[in-house]
Amino acid sequence: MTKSVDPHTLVIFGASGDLAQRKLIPAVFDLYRGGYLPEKFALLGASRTNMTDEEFRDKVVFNNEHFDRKDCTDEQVAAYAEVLFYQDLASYDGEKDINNLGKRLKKLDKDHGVGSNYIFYLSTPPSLYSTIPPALAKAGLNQTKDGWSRLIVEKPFGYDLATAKQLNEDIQRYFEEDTIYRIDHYLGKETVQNLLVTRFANGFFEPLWNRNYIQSVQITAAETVGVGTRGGYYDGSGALRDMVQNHLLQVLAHVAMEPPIRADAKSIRGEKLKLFQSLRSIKRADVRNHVIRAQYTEGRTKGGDVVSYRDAEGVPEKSNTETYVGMKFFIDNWRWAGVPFFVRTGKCLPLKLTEVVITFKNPPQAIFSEFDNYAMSSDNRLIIRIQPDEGMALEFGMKVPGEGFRVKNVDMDFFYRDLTSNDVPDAYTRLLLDCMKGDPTLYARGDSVEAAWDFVEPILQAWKANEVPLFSYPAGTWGPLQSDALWSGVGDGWRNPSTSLTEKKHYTKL
Ligand SMILES: NC(=O)C1=CN([C@@H]2O[C@H](COP(=O)(O)OP(=O)(O)OC[C@H]3O[C@@H](n4cnc5c(N)ncnc54)[C@H](OP(=O)(O)O)[C@@H]3O)[C@@H](O)[C@H]2O)C=CC1
Ligand SMILES: O=C1O[C@H](COP(=O)(O)O)[C@@H](O)[C@H](O)[C@H]1O
Repeated sequence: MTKSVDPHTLVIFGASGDLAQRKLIPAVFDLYRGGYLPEKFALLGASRTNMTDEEFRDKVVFNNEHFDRKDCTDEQVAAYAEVLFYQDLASYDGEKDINNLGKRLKKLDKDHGVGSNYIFYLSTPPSLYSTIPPALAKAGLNQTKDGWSRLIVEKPFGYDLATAKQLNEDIQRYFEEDTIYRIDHYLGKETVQNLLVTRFANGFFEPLWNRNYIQSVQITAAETVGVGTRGGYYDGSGALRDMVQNHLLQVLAHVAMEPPIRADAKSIRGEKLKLFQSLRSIKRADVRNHVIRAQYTEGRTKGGDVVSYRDAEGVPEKSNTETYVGMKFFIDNWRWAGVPFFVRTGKCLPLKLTEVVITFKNPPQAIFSEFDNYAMSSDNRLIIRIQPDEGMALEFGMKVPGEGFRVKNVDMDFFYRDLTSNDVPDAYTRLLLDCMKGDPTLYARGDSVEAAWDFVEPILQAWKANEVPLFSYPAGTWGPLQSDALWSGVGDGWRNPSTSLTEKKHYTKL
């Protein structure tokens, strides 16, 4: 049964910024026109830029190029704008400012009957994630007498293990864990959620989903874009922090966790924590053999010519920040003992795609191998395409009609678009709705975030101390050749696919 949404006010700190304009305000509009918002609802933008309510509405609705008006009337857009308000602040944590915000919330209740339930969305620079919650608490807005208060925290959640722990501590002092919503937009992707349905709503995957039948698992998140104008932010982060510690470990958890006893927040998040705790820590001395880091040099991608990372806007000339990570690791539990997991992500690769590839073990005896064109022996794969071209393909060998027993690999595929004619909701739309309903299932829990940081910590330390080389790769290629060597002795290789899920596959065979 789906929960309903109480009347409430959504407060967006940093409302004058890029994220609010590009993602948040349009996502709330999707909820509005989909009929998901309660009748009594207000969105209050808050930031230091001086704006009236009308100016805010002009900026984020009427003059917002990211606002999708497809299939909606001007009346709908205008009616949505009416529930948007704006409060300017001299600072985000000043007592006077937050008290004024509190007064404004009371006035919104008085004028529009929205009650005293609040969602506070931290869409500011991360340096403010620790300072806004105590300011809210001082004004009594973290726990209201006759309502609820929830806090959404944007990424990045910490910079390393120590800062993530500190941030948890800073926030949990003022908000109960079950009211803290750490956003990871990959969890809002339908196809990431579908990993759970694929595994746990079907009987036939589960018996095969373990070390007895699976030879390796690989997860790729490839991007064609470089850092663009985000060099200033990205250079302080790098691919490991930006993509692996959060998004890709969350995808991994959906692929590898044990079946939860129920599809609720406690059960699912509990299993994820266990999975993160089972990741075999990569010792600092082993980092060079398990993790490849690299940076793109100039080249050509789908978007045209690309300057090298070090020449990108906002990037220091001698930057050692990685734009590519490829890694191999193990999960120490009964299900996965001995199965290698491979994860890679990179900017300026040939394609934009995220996918999971499960490679199954060979049959115990290759009785058809004497016939010509016998399929490669490791050709049983399940390819789960997270984006784009969302869907799945199962590869297996079939007999070619005619004499003898010639085996050819074929695909059986499913495309997510065949499931429904409805547009797949944007990740932010789904995640915001869940928070409004008070359901944190698709948000990261504090202990899991720390466990994920714990796993990447030795890698960060080895890199910081320059104990391992930083390789390079030309923009528009599948990353450094050294990354292929991670597969040595495993038998498969990185799948470097074409855009279509079912087009001819490419593996970097060793
Ligand atoms: N943009 C994106 O696509 C994504 C962003 N995020 C995260 O979301 C958060 C917001 O991102 P985004 O909107 O891009 O960021 P912005 O840089 O656009 O900042 C948001 C707002 O914060 C205020 N601000 C900026 N710098 C400072 C400062 N030094 N001190 C105080 N206030 C400041 C500004 O408002 P004002 O000056 O009016 O107060 C600004 O409009 C960030 O933490 C980012 O990491 C996460 C995923 C994607
Ligand atoms: O969080 C981030 O994700 C995007 C990639 O997200 P996707 O939904 O387009 O796959 C990445 O480009 C960005 O660097 C990172 O901060």
